Amino acid sequence: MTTSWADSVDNSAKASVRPTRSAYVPPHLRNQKLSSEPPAVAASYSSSAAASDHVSYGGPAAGSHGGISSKPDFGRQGYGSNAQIGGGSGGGGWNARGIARDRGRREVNPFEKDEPVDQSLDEQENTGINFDAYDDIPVETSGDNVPPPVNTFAEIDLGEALNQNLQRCKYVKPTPVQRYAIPISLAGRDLVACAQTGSGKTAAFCFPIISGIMREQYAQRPRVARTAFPMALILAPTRELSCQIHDEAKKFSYQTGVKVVVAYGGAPINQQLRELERGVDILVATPGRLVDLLERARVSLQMIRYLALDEADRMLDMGFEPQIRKIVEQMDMPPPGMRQTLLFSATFPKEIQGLASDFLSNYVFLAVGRVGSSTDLIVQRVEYVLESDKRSHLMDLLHAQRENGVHGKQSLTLVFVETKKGADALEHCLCVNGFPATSIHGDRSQQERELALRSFKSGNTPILVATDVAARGLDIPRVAHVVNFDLPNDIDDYVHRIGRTGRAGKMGLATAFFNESNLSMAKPLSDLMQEANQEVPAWLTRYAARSSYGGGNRNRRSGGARFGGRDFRKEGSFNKGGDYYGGTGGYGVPGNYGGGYGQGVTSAWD
Ligand SMILES: Nc1ncnc2c1ncn2[C@@H]1O[C@H](COP(=O)(O)OP(=O)(O)OP(=O)(O)O)[C@@H](O)[C@H]1O
Repeated sequence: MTTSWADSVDNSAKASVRPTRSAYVPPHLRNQKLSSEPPAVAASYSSSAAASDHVSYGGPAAGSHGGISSKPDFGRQGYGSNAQIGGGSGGGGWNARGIARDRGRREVNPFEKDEPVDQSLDEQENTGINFDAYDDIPVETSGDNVPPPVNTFAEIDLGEALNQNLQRCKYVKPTPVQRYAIPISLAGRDLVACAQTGSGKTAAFCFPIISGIMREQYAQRPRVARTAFPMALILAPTRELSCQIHDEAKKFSYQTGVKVVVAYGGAPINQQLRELERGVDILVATPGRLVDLLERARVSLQMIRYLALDEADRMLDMGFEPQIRKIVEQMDMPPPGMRQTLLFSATFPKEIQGLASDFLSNYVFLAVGRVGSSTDLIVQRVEYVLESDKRSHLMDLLHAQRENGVHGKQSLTLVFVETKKGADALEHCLCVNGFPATSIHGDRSQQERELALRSFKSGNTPILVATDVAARGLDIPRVAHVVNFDLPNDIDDYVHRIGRTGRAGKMGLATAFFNESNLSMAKPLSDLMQEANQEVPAWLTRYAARSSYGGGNRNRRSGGARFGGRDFRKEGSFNKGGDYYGGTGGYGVPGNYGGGYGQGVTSAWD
């Protein structure tokens, strides 16, 4: 029988009143109960009183947990070799068709490469998908002559090879975004698609691209020494997300002859160059590294037929707009109308609409679910926790998770913090207290980041402390609990963070720690929770009411009107070429939008 980390924490606590390895004492041994009651003071609307009246939630102050023993190196041991570093694991197998070919290399079966997981978990995985959960989701499409949706994959002419890969992926039924987006894209239309986290957007843009390239494989590509001419470009904001899309795309394109290569910063460029030289049809890249490759003339965008921007709003948030505009508008990429452009995200702030109108032509707008909303599959909890109590409260939660049997022993917990230093400190604190944790943030080397992620995914280190670098797009099937140890300053970031759980029709849990430093989030958080049919604590509603009276809320959604759920082209207020990046407009968009990082947000992810 396997013993989980939670067991070992519990056993060590039971075995000795003074734990030797761990300083963490579970609540039942401290004679204290785990509580998520609101602070009495919240009702009084007094922030100073809040600090003084508040009872400590979950035991001793954070300081009592620190600096006890040397830190066990849970997440940092070598975890196998890292095939992804430097741009792909040599999928090869490019067959004799087309121009870009990978001479003499046998295609590795990407389905064999999946992370090794406990057998019981694997079974859980295969039976846990519940796409019926999405059946009654509202869908809006707009644009000229929108192609109709399909109900089954069989209705789509993807061809034998792609159908086989669907089966290998165990995709039986298309998700709502796939039902709509795949026929629209296969019809050659540009598309702006918004759909909730974890609802299958990656396949929704990959399948039409792969299928289109398969149809065009005989297209002649220029022969310029050492320059690669991909037919499709997929841009993503973070290195990890690029790698993940690359892995997915390789599965979808297995034995189709379509070659996928990834290029991202932080990894040696030489290996990526070698991959590119072997031929590429679909290039998945982060903007910074791609600009580098373009400037070295090692990639040309002249043959691009498909451009997909995943999490485009995040790329703008991260200050990538100049690079993206350079890539799309100032190099040799064919203009809108001569290529097909697909823009996907779960949130769709107004500023992204500027990109949409510049990059896309006569596009279809698709919204699956309320744009920017969280999925009902995630149970959201918000707890009032003083800054000084956060660590002990977190450890209580982690401990209680196993006690209550909520998510099974090997489920994974992702803990979001605001800063890189904060991530290191929390990881250390958890480790010295016997909770196997690792961390991922912008100050760790790319190799460390990937090792941490692999260790987390495999369940070796079931707790990952992360900055927003892990907030977008990452698909880690067994994340059962997302903890917002530090709440973000923007509600869209919150939506993406909690979206790391409750994916592919499965249920998830998200807990947020809220205190006086998060006042600007009170209203958007309470609105979002209400919208997702979650129980909003009365104290949060009171904070929300207070913050809406001059609370200085700079959230994108402040100002009442929801931007979501409709095509902005229908709005008279939108003025192409006008000042849509600046000012607050009707949507409360911060005036300094379009570059730079928010306070405490990590950078240099490409
Ligand atoms: N038709 C399908 N049937 C079964 N599983 C699917 C299907 N489509 C996608 N999935 C699985 O659902 C999970 C989530 O998909 P994906 O990562 O594409 O979501 P997403 O919408 O891009 O999420 P995010 O907004 O967080 O980036 C993945 O594990 C994927 O393999």
